[in-house]
This record gives sequence, C-alpha cells and structure tokens, in this order.
Amino acid sequence: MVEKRKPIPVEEAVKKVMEFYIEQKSEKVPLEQSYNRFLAEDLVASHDVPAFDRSPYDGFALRSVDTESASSESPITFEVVGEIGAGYVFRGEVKPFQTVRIMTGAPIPAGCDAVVMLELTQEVADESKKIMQIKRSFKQGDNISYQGEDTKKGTVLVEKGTKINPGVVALLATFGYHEVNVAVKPVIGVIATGSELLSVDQPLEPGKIRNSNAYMIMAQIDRAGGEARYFGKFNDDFEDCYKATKDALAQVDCLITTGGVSVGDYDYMPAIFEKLGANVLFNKVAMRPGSVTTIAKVGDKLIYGLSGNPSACYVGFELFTRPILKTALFNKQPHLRKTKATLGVDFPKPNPFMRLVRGKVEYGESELFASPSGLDKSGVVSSLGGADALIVLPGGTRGYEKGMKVDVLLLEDLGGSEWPWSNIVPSYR
Ligand SMILES: Nc1nc2c(c(=O)[nH]1)N[C@H]1C(S)=C(S)[C@@H](COP(=O)(O)OP(=O)(O)OC[C@H]3O[C@@H](n4cnc5c(N)ncnc54)[C@H](O)[C@@H]3O)O[C@H]1N2
Ligand code: MOO
Ligand SMILES: [Mg+2]
Repeated sequence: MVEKRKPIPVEEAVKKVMEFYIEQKSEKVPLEQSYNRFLAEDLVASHDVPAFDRSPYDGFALRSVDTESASSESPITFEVVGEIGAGYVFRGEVKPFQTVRIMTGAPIPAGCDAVVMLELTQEVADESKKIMQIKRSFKQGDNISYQGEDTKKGTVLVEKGTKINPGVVALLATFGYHEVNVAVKPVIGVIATGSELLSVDQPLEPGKIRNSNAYMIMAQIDRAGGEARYFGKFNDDFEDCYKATKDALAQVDCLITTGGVSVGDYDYMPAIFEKLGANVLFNKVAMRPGSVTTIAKVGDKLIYGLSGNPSACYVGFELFTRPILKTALFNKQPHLRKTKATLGVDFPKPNPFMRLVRGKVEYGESELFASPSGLDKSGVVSSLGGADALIVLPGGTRGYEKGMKVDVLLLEDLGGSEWPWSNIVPSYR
C-alpha cells in the first residue's frame, strides 16, 4: 500500500515555505549593469534637483520689475549684456533694463527673476549695442525652474528591493551612483528527472519527450531575478538522481527538481529526500495543478520537488519558489500581484482543491477579464505560452460561471503583493 498523503491548503503551504529564507546579500555593480537588478539600499537624493535655479526655455533673463509698464502700445527695450548656454554661468551684474540671452538649462543670472521666451521678444536694430524689446509685463518667477522643485536633497526616491528600470537608472546617474549596490542574485539549481527525457536538440523517439521543464524553470528563475544553475537531466535511477541532487545542493542556495514526486514505481524523489535526511514541509497541496508538490529542508537549504507535469511545475515555482527568491532580493511584496478580474468562461465542474488556471487577462474599459490561455490540465504545455495570470478558483462544491468576479495572480507584473492569500473567497452569484 502506498502512503496516504494529506493535502494542506495553499495558504498554509506558502506560509510553511516562507518560514525559510535565503540570506540577503548585496554587491556593487557598474551603473551600466544595474538595469533589471534589485536595489539593495534606498535611493536617496544626494542633492536638490535642479541644483540651481535655471531656465526651462530659450529666451531672455531679466528683472521683472523693469517690465511692469510694458504693453503693445508702449514696448520696453532692454540692452542685451551677455549670453549663456547650458553649462555656463553668467558672472556679470544685470542692471535695470539690461537682459541676458539665456538658453534652456542655463542658470539664472544673479539679479534676474524671470525669463521671457524668445518668441515673445523682438530684436531692435541698433548699430552700437544689442537691443531686445517686449510688449507685455512679466511677474517674478515667470519661467524659472527653481532649485529643488524636482526633488529635495534627502528624499527617498526609490525603495530598497525595487527592480531597477530605465527610470531608476536615470535617477542613479543623476545622483552620481557610478556603482550601484544591488542584491546578489540567489543561485537556484535545476535538475530534471525522467528516463523519457530527450535533449532539446534530439529527434523524437517512441515514448520519449523533450525536456521542457528545465528550460521553463530556468526562465522563471531569471524572470524573478535569480540566477539559474542547470545540473542536467537524469534517468529515473535512484543512485544517479540521489548523487546529482546531493552534489547540486552543496552548490546552490535552493534546489529545484522536476519529476518523480508522485507515487509511480520510478518516482524516486520522496525516497531521495528521505536519504538526504530532509525535513519534509509538505508533500501534498490542495491545489490543481501541482498537488504533488513536495518541499523539504535539507540542513539550511530548501529543496523543491516540483511535479513533472509542465503546468504543475510552472505553478509550483510561481507559488513557492518565486517569493523565496524575491525576499532574498529585498522585495517586501514577494508574492505575485493579486487583483480582481471578471471570469470570461464557465467552470461548471466543482473541484475540492483550489484551481490555479493558466489564464490570459484582457483590459476592458474599467475592469480586467480573465480566460484560460489553453487547455486546463496539469500535463499540458500549450497553455503556458499565452499565460500572463493564474486565475484563482477556490475549491468547493460548486463551479464558477462566466461574469463572476475572481482573483487573479499576475505573472508578468513588476509590482507584487505583500500577502495575496487572505480574503480569496468564491464569488457565487
Ligand atoms: N496514482 C496516482 N498517479 C498520479 C498522481 C496520484 O496522486 N496518484 N498524481 C498525478 C499528478 S497530480 C501529477 S502532477 C503527476 C506528477 O508526476 P511526477 O511529479 O511524479 O512526474 P513524472 O511522473 O516524472 O512525470 C509526469 C509527467 O510529466 C512529464 N515530464 C516529466 N519531466 C518533464 C520535463 N522535464 N519536461 C517535460 N515534461 C516532463 C512526464 O513525461 C509525465 O508525462 O502524477 C500524477 N499521477
Ligand atoms: O500535481 Mo498534479 O498537477 O495536481 O496534476
Ligand atoms: Mg510520476
């Protein structure tokens, strides 16, 4: 008789996993390599931006008081006493009815308190000096970008744990971070097991399939910000798999195996975990797909026995490995972002387990719609390509109807959830 496994709820399983953590470490990388990494410290403005009062336009800097009586009937003329482009400072003194030709980005000359756009001025012909004329008045502060109006020194602009996007790169450069303190990528090992597995470059043979899970998991690790290390695929042979698993564990922060966790004659992973002296957190989760997901602690490391079925394997990673990885990257919202969507199809058949349907979300005018991205079976691979969400259908005695509001977990969203697992309730009509 096979041992009877006791399924635990998804929420409980995630909680058990989250008691474990990979040590958070940081390293310095050149700014050019910081894109897509995760900040290991808050990004703080090290000076005001702009750092000096400057002109947002090409035009003329002047004293607003001199413009008070200007009108089309009685224009006022100014003597142009200098010219500054961005990057230069006007060192002279601007006296009454004098002006300085100024370009966008240049600092406002001392004594001036307004800038007139070039288009609102006229040149006046004069042999001996340069003269400019205006036909309306300007107020103090007109067309001046004041020091600190963009941001003030000391402001926390981006929090530790944030993924560095091109905008964050701009801020890092602005504040002189030629080297950036980023989270060290956790190293996640990957092992595929199964005597049926061919390499990707091999032609199909009867009874065999190509190993897709290993590459899928490596891409998932990469998407979550980790570093994947592949140890290869192994036949269903106890000793080979045991040795590979033991060796790999010593070289990584976490290890993922795929295949061989169920109750088949060649499903050796449970026995291998035992021989490794693993403390099994759970070996059955009340979810579909991925019910056989087995997670254990060996010493201070986690080992994931993910299902061999591609969809189950995929979901197992997103629910149980991603948050561990994200936490190591200083992320305070390590779980997939949860939001509400309107179900696009019926799910008439009740299921006692929570279903996580690979889905596609569409953006309606003011709501999201979610529909399956393909056949909803654990062994299916075709639904994975188009999946950008997991539709969460809690287990129960009734099915779900098109039009109901359901929770979805977004797979490609950069923002996350602190804890998406509370208040996931069935919305029966
Ligand atoms: N009697 C029972 N049979 C099964 C149960 C059960 O409770 N009782 N659970 C089923 C469920 S649910 C799942 S999920 C699978 C889990 O199987 P394993 O994790 O043991 O995985 P394998 O048996 O090795 O393979 C399953 C399936 O996936 C294919 N596979 C495996 N590795 C890969 C890979 N790297 N790339 C692509 N596809 C892979 C493999 O060929 C099989 O078709 O067990 C059910 N059975
Ligand atoms: O682990 Mo299985 O995926 O529930 O189909
Ligand atoms: Mg099996």
